[in-house]
Amino acid sequence: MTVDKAAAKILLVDDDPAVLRTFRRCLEDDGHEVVAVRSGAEAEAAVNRSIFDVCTLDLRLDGESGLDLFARLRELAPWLRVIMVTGVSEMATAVSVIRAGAADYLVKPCQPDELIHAVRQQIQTRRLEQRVEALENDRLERSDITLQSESPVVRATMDLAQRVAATDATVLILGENGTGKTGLARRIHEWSPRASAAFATVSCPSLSAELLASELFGHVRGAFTGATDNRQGRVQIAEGGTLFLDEIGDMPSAMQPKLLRFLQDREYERIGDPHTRTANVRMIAATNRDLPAMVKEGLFREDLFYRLNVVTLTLPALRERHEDIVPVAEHLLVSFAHRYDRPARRFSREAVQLMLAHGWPGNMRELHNAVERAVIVSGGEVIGVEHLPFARAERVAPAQGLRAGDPVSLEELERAHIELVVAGSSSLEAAARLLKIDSSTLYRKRKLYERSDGQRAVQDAGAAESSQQPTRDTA
Ligand SMILES: Nc1ncnc2c1ncn2[C@@H]1O[C@H](COP(=O)(O)OP(=O)(O)OP(=O)(O)O)[C@@H](O)[C@H]1O
Repeated sequence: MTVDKAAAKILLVDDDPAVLRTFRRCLEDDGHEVVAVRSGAEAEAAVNRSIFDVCTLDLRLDGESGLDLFARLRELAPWLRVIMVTGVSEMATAVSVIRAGAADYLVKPCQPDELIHAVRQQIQTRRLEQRVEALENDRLERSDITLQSESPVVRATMDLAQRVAATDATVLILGENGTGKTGLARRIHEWSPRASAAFATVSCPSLSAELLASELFGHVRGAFTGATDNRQGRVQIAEGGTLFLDEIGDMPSAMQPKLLRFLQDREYERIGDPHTRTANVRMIAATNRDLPAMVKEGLFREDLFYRLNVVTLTLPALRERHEDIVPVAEHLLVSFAHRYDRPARRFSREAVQLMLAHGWPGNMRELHNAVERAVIVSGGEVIGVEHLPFARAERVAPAQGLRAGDPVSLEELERAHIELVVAGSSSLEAAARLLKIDSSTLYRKRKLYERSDGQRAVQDAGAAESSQQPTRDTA
């Protein structure tokens, strides 16, 4: 079975330390990152702190029901693949647990092979689910993006992007978070003669230097602990196509010389394989960081910067392309109304004024999310100020104003804290170091926040509908 084991994170819940020790050893030897806990409270805290792929859960925990804990974990992390661990006498319960949504069960005492096989199977399912979700998100996102712009600066950028797409030149896309850098990289690929081959992305801050090297170039079985299969890298997946390095400014410095060599010669070795390979890929990189300043501070290699900086495209912040706010919002309104089958048709005058007055620190992403939410929560044809999230956020205390001791959940406080630390840090890596969590966890948590904002909007819409209150037309 070929499974991407590198990033799998497993939670073990059992009150028997001997079982935890054995399971941990087996699964770590198989290359997984393992966290072992002995109680429900610890399990909940762990799931709140990190994103796990698979959990093994003892049905009979000391003084508490594994079944109840299972239900709570499902609520906290619906994606978690839970394998219930039962005794022989509990087979009937095992069946009901599976019916309740557990992914699988193991009967104690179980052999290492059984455990490894069951966990690998769940990782594979989880990876497939993630892939399907990513493809679906991709498809939907593409229909939202409009390349029309009233801004002369953006038009010039798009013209240059189209011209450079026809060549194999390396492109560096600069812009604040959420300005549309990833979307533009995809378009360049689609406009290029490489369009029929793959567009592969590597997100630099989500990985350590070692994992990033493996993600980019691949590895052979036995190359390092956990490398139990040969694995092709993104460079191979992108063969004939385009490789997109997102957030290149956050690339670990240990990785920079390897990337430089690859950019110069298009040559690389898979980890653990002395054979030198040549790749035919077009490189696009993006960052929200000030690379020249990082070069001056010695944080980014100068030679790498010049290799990347062959053609630079800069996407302005949304506040600098003021003339686009309303046309893009209207385009998104039509797109979301169609997707969610909602009656929204236009914005009220006040809503337009509020959108024009807003600073849009999250740029296109913020506009995209704001309109999506507004379309979902508004029950009528007109979207008013009351449907715009920042109008509400400015009336109540903003999330980042939360303080320890405020009457909010730990999760909300954690999110506010994370957002503040990220905003004040020079990079995601620096923020992760300060928060004492690994950068991949931080990266995934931020993606999760984006997802949960979307889900909350859907729930708000459900609540709005069930209360059946007529929507005020403020036009
Ligand atoms: N022109 C556009 N029209 C509508 N929506 C857009 C546009 N450009 C970007 N978006 C939306 O904004 C969001 C962010 O876009 P994208 O991921 O390309 O930005 P980014 O600059 O790469 O962000 P980050 O720096 O955080 O990686 C996406 O949801 C995308 O659909």
